[in-house]
Amino acid sequence: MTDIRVKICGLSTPQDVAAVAAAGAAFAGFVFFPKSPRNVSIAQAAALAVEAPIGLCKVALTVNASDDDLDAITGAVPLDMLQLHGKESPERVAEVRARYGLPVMKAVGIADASDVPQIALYEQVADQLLIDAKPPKEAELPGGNGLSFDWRLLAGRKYWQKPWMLAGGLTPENVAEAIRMTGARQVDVSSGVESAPGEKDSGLIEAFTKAALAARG
Ligand SMILES: O=C(O)c1ccccc1N[C@@H]1O[C@H](COP(=O)(O)O)[C@@H](O)[C@H]1O
Repeated sequence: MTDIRVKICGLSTPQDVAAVAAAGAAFAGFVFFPKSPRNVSIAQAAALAVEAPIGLCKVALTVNASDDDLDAITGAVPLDMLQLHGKESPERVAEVRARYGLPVMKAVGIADASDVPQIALYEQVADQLLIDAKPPKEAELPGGNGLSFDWRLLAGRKYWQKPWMLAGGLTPENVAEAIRMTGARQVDVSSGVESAPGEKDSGLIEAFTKAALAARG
């Protein structure tokens, strides 16, 4: 049985990064999307990433970012992974991967069974897959909405060719059940470890990570 790996997304203070590392999470996510309450500037993310403990995988989340945006982010922030959370095509994912030489995690939104085949479109081009709830049509954000999808849609589908991460509406209370139902070995959370939009809570980060690491799929 492989260990569960946890990603905490939307960090914006040194205290957030310290809480994530102390809890034993594997990934720390920084959001570069101005509409998000978790948006960080490049300078802010650079300062956080430079001080992050060795071994913590530092992930930049972007949404339909241009080369200019990615050039600026990757040029200033020491990163270990790029998370593409918009409508990037498989061709764009391959292009980003080749241009920046960083592993790329592509998010795919799921609302119902008809969305599940989308995941396979990215198997060949991404290093990781992130399976999230599809945002409602009127949503401002393409993720980070605290919404989950029907986890039964993933039951028995552990075998994509790339590592995958489950996201969407996870909380300290439901993450063990989500892992059990889907067989996920990696989980990602943002809203579920906040006391208010954009404000991470170190107690919830610890509780979430503890519940995930103790869970068995
Ligand atoms: O967190 C955000 O603000 C965000 C903004 C734009 C795209 C994605 C975002 N977050 C990602 O969304 C999922 C689920 O988040 P939640 O736990 O339901 O709040 C997760 O992968 C975040 O990385």
